[in-house]
Amino acid sequence: MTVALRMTTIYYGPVINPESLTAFQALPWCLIAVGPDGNIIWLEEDVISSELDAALEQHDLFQGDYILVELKSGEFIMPGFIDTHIHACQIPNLGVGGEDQLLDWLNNYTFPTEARFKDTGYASRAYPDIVNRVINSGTTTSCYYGTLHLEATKILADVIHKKGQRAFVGKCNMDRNSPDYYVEPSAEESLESTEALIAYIQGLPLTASGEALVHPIITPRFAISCTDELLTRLGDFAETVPDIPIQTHISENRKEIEETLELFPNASSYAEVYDQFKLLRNNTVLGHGVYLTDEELELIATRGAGVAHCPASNFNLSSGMAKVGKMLDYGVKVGLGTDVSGGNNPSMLYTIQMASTTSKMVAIQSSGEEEEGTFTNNRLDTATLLYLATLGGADVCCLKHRIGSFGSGKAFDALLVSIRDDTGNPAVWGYNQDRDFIGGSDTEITEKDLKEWLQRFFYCGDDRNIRRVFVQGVLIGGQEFQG
Ligand SMILES: Nc1nc2[nH]cnc2c(=O)[nH]1
Ligand SMILES: [Zn+2]
Repeated sequence: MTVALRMTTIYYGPVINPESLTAFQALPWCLIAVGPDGNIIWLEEDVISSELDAALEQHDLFQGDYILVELKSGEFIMPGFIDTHIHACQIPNLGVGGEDQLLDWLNNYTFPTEARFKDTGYASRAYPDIVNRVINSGTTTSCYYGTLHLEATKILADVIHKKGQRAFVGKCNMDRNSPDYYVEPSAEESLESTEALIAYIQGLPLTASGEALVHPIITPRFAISCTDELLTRLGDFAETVPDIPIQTHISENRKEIEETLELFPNASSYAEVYDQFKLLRNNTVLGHGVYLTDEELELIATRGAGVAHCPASNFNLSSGMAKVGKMLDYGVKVGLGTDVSGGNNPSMLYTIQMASTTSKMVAIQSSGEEEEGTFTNNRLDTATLLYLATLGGADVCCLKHRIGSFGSGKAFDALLVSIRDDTGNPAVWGYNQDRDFIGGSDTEITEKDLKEWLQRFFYCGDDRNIRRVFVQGVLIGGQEFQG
């Protein structure tokens, strides 16, 4: 249940604010004012506690006008994670089947799991737990794939809407190369149910902020599972709704690429298949891109499409290691995706760790080779990983103006993170005699301390450290949420 906000809320304490691929702000004494509509009214970067009241009064805020949330030592606020690629319907299969590669894994494990959602009772039972799990991992915005079923995907949209998460929700379009028990009867019906889902999602009530948080997304599963007729219909339809994004998979696995190019002999590359059907554009989210060629990267950058980098899945299904640095140097928008259950964990923190590992492997393998750009063949540092998990994802979703960082007018989609002892997963490096958490020094938190807190959270944190999850200013999850 979401609760309507009535007052301005002031958050006071350490804040991490992403800025670019190479920089973020670590603000030890930050004030963020969040209005009743869940949007940030203003942000003050450097207010020591003795100046707190004066700073609020300068904004015409006097006691009684606002709720003050003061962070404890060891806590900080950062933007919520944006998962640009997740299959909600695959969470029941988490951890299973990782010995297979993509095409076998789909047939042996994934299609049977997804087929169960034909039963709307099953969907109604499964989706609330699934969405809770995602939210409690700190994901404030998800690009969700549902199954091919219209009714089950409506239920998914309902659940997300009720829980107050921000999301894009699509039903898979797939009318060939799938088992008899899990395939759409025709291209025509596939498009019809897509249009019905879009109408349904667009008809959901607006939130207290007057804004829609759940959006539709056109979801051709991947080229192999769509006939030319279906891709033609989807491309023609997409042209009539330019603001509705598109998501699909691309160049994930060698066998998949081979099969795709056989099925579409008129295209010179995988990316060109989507381009030929008018499905490659500025709001297209392409999952994986492990084997994209230079020409494809150029095409994708020219179209303004984004890539969802799914490192955990790329390891788990032995797909390969995506060259994220190279994508960035080509000017391609990149975000991170868990790709559950190709990925074996719905946590974006885990995905950050896998993205770091992937980039280190790429750097190790290419050591000695000439560097071609800022990021190519280099490991991704904390600033870049933070960007990919937040602002980069927002860019891929075309929501950079609303989410991914903090600033006046943007939505307060945020995490309250704690690395304190009492989380059960502390980052302990010192206690005073009362066993209070101390970071750096007893009294002062420095920018350097805060950067280290973020690193501790990123590289050894988990859900236990995610205490509160806010979307559009509303508390919707985290360890301290009693929903
Ligand atoms: N990882 C992954 N790749 C796909 N390609 C087509 N469908 C899927 C899927 O469900 N997961
Ligand atoms: Zn996927």
